[in-house]
Amino acid sequence: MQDQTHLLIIDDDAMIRLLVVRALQAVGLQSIEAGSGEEGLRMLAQHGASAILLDVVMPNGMDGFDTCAALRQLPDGQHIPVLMMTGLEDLDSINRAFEAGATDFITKPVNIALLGHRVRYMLRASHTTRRLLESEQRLHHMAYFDNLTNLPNRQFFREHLHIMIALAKRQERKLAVLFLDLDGFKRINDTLGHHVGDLVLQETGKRLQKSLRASDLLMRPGKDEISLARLGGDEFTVLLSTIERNEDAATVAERIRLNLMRPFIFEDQELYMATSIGIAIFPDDGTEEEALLKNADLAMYHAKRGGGNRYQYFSTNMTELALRRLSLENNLHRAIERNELALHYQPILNIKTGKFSGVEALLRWNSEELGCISPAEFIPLAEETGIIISIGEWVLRQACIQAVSWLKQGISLTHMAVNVSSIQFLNKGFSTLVASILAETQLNPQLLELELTESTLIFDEGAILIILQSLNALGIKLAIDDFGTGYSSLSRLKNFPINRLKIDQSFVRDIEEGAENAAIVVAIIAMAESMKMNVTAEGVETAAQLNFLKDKRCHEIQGYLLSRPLPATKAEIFLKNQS
Ligand SMILES: Nc1nc2c(ncn2[C@@H]2O[C@H](COP(=O)(O)O[C@H]3[C@@H](O)[C@H](n4cnc5c(=O)[nH]c(N)nc54)O[C@@H]3COP(=O)(O)O)[C@@H](O)[C@H]2O)c(=O)[nH]1
Repeated sequence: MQDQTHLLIIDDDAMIRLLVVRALQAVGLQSIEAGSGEEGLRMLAQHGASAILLDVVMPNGMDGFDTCAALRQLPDGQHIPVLMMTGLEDLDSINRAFEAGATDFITKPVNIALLGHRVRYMLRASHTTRRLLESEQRLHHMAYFDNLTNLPNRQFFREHLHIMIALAKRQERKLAVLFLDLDGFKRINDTLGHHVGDLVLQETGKRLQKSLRASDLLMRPGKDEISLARLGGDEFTVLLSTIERNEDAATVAERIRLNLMRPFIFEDQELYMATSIGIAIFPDDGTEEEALLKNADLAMYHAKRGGGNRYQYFSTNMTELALRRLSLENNLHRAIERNELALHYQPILNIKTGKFSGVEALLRWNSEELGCISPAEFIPLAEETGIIISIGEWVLRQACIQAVSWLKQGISLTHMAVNVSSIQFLNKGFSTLVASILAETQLNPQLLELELTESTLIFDEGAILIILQSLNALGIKLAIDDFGTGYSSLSRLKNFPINRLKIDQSFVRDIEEGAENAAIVVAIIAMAESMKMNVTAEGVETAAQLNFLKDKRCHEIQGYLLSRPLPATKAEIFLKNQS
């Protein structure tokens, strides 16, 4: 139905219609006419109307009350002003007119001279009301919907969850909250820009809607049973309000996970996404919306820490782990200023020369409050919180200072290897920072080797190559750490200025056990040779492993068999003694 400027007059008396048409014309208003309620409804559907003048008593068919009630049911019929013309002056008829949805009424015989002005006034009032209504709807949309995806927002979700929990309590039913977070989304934003990030979020919203439509099969159908929201950033939530069993939530989570794994194609670029999903169930994991959301979020965090691209149910021990994490985070922020960080150095043996000429710097944290914390625990936390940027800078500076000090003491060092987190590597200005630390410490760049993990290199090839080339231009060396555990393709590696592959200790550990791991190690050594790269085996713990690696002409060896990572003073003695 279109919103028209003309009025619709519905009256079975042709003479009255004529009089009304004239009266309206006199004040500049056009109108169309219908002789019955039924005809009026048809004309309204066809031509629309800005207002309706409706007779009440029409004996041959629908009367004015029924017509008014029927037009209020039409899609756009709710807001059209309806002026009822009635000869019935009793209170009951007036009440019935308003109950049927009339805006105003006048009694017959109609005062023709005043009618035009009355209608004009009604139109003005209705226009004002409509504009108020529209701006109220706009405000409501802004307050409850997300602009980018047009999905309900956090506020909407929380209020809806509150209502659905109350309902579930009354009906003694279960419900599930799924908390989703895209894996590696920040990297997409950082490397491909916010425009691509926005497209990913919009497409994610659409795929989630599709995944949930498909899961109607699982639910008893009904409009309130599944709802979806974008909480902000790359976080989405799903509410399944009628699950029968806890496992039903996993079925939906798995469907979502698979759907989001299909490639995203934007502007000729193929992107692969993954998502981590946390699940909290009412009433088992919380009986209030805050608790359910928090616990689903915690479960999501665990799914992410477990490697991502998976779903995870909430369990109570997660709360203790979250408290530990909070305490670690608070302490980690002040670890540098409190002087709690130190570097240990693990000597690396060059098989050809038989000398320990390289070392790998490994970070240690001895917290005054929490004791010694393993880097395997605090490095991921430092990465998530961004603290790794300042810690990484500290590590790099300390390692360079130490290398210069040892060189001055006559220790022949071929390389000082330093681990670089992907967050640090992708942080703007990383190569400038490296250059300034080299200048400040006066370390020969050829002696610095940065160790990057394969996962750092899987993102936008162009952007990664630019950073690698600028580091390479400084004269420093680049190594791939934990090689064999990631997904970097050989064709990619060929394009990167990489000097060394470090075989992950998991392959070395199992050399003796399985022919498969031995074959992988041999293949990596051969590959490194053909690509003119050095190769170091990590985690060597037994003489058999050492002999195998020597036999296969691995260039360098590192592991507990030769030396554990040592504090600087001990590493110094170790290196001096063998020189
Ligand atoms: N971004 C940064 N990451 C860092 C830094 N310092 C350490 N790390 C990373 O933390 C992870 C754990 O490190 P750590 O506990 O120090 O373990 C290293 C070695 O101590 C250990 N290792 C060495 N030899 C052996 C062995 O024979 N057996 C055995 N079981 N373990 C051994 O392996 C770890 C070697 O790490 P890497 O060579 O880097 O893979 C680890 O991922 C570190 O990278 C830092 O300053 N920045």
